[in-house]
Amino acid sequence: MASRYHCPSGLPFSPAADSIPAKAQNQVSLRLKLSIQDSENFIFLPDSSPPPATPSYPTAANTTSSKLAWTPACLPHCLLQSHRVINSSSSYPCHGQGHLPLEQGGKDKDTMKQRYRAGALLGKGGFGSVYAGVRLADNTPVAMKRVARERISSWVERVSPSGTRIPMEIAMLKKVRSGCSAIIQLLDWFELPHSFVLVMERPQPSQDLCDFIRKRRFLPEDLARGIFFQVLVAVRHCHSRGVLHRDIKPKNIILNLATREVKLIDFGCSTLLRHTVYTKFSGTPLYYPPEWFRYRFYLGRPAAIWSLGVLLYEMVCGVLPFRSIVWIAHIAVVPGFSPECQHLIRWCLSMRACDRPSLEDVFNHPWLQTSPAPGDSCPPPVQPEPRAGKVSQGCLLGGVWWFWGLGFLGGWVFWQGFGLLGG
Ligand SMILES: Nc1ncnc2c1ncn2[C@@H]1O[C@H](COP(=O)(O)OP(=O)(O)OP(=O)(O)O)[C@@H](O)[C@H]1O
Repeated sequence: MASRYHCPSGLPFSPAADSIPAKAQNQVSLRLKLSIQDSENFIFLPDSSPPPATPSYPTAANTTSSKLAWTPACLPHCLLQSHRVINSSSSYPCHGQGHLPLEQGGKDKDTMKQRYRAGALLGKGGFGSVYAGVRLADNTPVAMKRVARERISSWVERVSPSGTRIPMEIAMLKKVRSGCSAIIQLLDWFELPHSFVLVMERPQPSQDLCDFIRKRRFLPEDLARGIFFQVLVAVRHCHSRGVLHRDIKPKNIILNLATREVKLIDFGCSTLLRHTVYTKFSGTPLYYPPEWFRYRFYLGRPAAIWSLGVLLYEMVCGVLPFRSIVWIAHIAVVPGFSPECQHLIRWCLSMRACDRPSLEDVFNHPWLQTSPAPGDSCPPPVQPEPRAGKVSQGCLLGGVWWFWGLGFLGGWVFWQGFGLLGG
């Protein structure tokens, strides 16, 4: 079992140990409050004892892999295979485009131009610009990420051949390459005078999870489960290779719209995974755990679980659980939210790092073992209502009311007149 972090028993407030309402009502709210007194007792003790008690649902300690029987419609075949060996192996078969040969990086701009052709801008982030490209040898679609040297804050010394240093992002992508189809593959990289260019596989047709969610407002639980599971597989692979991603969020997850395969991208904030605390911030603040804001340090694994909790919440609710980095967080849950899903989110979003589940606990959580509802399918994107359509509808309705109103008035006048004449 993965190592866990425990705090002294008897500490007050554990969101994970709170009882969960039997069924989500129209609106279920949970107030999480981290008091200063509680958090002063916050220590980390690597331990292999069972996770904190969760009264409603089984934990990793009493859940076995034999229960992992569901087969979500949206999970690719390769991951269904690996799903069955979830507890017996930490590595997953490599599928997808990862078999493309990985070239050695170099300083030659001409070589890059001979091998690849860059096209339209795919996305622009804080660190680089990503272009849709093509590998000229076989027309393979690639993504070319250009990162300016001055934007790179983390480097590693290159052992060979020239002894120069390379960006941490390239080093980490090399560490996680192959062995997991849910992680984007680095195919090639180039060192230019003022920048580095990373050539990665580009799934087609694809969309980042942020846009995917936004277009549908929120995702049904079964669809979210399939995506979340693949992200878990990717994170576990990273950890097994000693890599901490540090920026797990929908924008950094690419979804193949044809196969529903997920790819974890953007290792720009990643670093080596270690058991000791990190004291440097890297990533997106809204996905960072509370211990960072309180103490300015965090542990890699519990911080990853926190960001996974935020991700899951965002998928099923369509909004972030926390509007800003505050100590009192109001988690409002959308209607129809299953108690299992609520429990998993609340467990991952435990304010104290020691209360959060391990990755294995998350894999073994009942919500991830729930079978998809029959006929589950991906909802189509929601088309925003055109303003003109709304106006004309309004006009039409208004016209109908005027028509009836005038008719009624005319009738009344006629009736009155008739009555007067008759009288
Ligand atoms: N391999 C890829 N295939 C398809 N699209 C991609 C790929 N890599 C990146 N993108 C697109 O480009 C966008 C930016 O990429 P990336 O997150 O790697 O850049 P960044 O500068 O590190 O961004 P940030 O500032 O958010 O960390 C992504 O959100 C995604 O839409």
